[in-house]
Amino acid sequence: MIRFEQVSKRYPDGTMAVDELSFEVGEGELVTLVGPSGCGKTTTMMMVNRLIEPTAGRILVNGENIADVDPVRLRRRIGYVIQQVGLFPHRTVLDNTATVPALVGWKKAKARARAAELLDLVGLDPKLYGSRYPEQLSGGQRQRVGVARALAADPPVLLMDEPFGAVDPVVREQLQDEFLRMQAAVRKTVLLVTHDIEEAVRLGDRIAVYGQGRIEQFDTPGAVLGAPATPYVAGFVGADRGLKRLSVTEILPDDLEQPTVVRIDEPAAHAAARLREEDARWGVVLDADGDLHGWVGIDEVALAGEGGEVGDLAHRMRAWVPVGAPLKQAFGVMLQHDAGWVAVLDGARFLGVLTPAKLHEALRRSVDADAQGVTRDQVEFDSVADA
Ligand SMILES: Nc1ncnc2c1ncn2[C@@H]1O[C@H](COP(=O)(O)OP(=O)(O)OP(=O)(O)O)[C@@H](O)[C@H]1O
Repeated sequence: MIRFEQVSKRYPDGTMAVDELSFEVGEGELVTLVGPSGCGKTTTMMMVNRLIEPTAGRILVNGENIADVDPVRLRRRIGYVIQQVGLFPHRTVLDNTATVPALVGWKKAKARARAAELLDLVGLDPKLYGSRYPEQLSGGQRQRVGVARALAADPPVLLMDEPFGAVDPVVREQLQDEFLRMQAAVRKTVLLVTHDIEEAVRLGDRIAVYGQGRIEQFDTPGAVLGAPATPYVAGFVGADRGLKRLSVTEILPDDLEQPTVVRIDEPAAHAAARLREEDARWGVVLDADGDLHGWVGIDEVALAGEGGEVGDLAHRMRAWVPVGAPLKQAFGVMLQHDAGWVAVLDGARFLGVLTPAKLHEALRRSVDADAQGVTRDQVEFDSVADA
């Protein structure tokens, strides 16, 4: 969808900002460009919408050499989100969002209807926020309007330059999550610039790690973290790449432990006997469909006496995550609830629990998988135990 062929940019003062760059971003793919300040990320991005012209090589968008496309026409097909958002202060949020459709000649009502739809998509209620002015929004909300505006004319390509840079870390994570959800629905071809490796890893289908003016490694987040191509990349991703990997490693059903399960309508005495038999201090309480109801401790069922039922004694399970969530989320939930494990659910259905030991094992397996160039379920279990 976006293809760089030996593209260079030398500024008039002689600075070689980008040096013979070749890479490709597939349709619907999100590629993050990451690297230290001044390495040429923004220059790369701005050549795609011809805000900067390359001095050598060519760039194709959808098979077309963009040097042959009128820049104004080109930019209508390419959404652009920048850190300073650049909203018009004297226009409402709705009109700001409708800017591009209005520019390309949509009728006002249609442009506004589209704008309302997009505000909704980025998590802003158009009824509540549409009539506000930018200064009446928080930084994070302004950033969302910036994203909505970039999407308004439904461009197939989106360029984002440090889009979440101006907000605090908590809001940033929220915006990243929302953006990923949105991207899963709209599947734009996205080039996103960031200097934050954590963000690059979290958002990118693939990451281009920049050195001075060139790409040092172009690969999936797992591969960049697991097998840095050069010492430079290793240094850039940092010594704590195991930690970073937590945010890109998904929980799989195979990672889970199966604790003792008791049924919601099971007599308490019966459940107590079984927990004792299996030497378990607690059991997971499920209903007849296998959906999670909660958990119960052995002492509680043991003391319940005749006629007591598990369902009456169960506690709500607060520590749970959906299957497929990153290990980091499971770890966060464990800490938040001061729990020794988290339940993993598929919808409401209980799949098993993730314990710290299992979490560590999943992490090890993901490192080994990358080192061996195989998927995680192909890694021999022994290599995990030996590690
Ligand atoms: N108009 C210009 N004239 C001369 N040199 C420039 C110009 N714009 C950028 N540069 C230089 O080109 C190099 C790459 O800049 P660029 O803005 O692309 O880097 P970046 O990776 O996006 O950095 P940052 O993360 O700080 O924005 C830098 O050395 C910069 O000083």
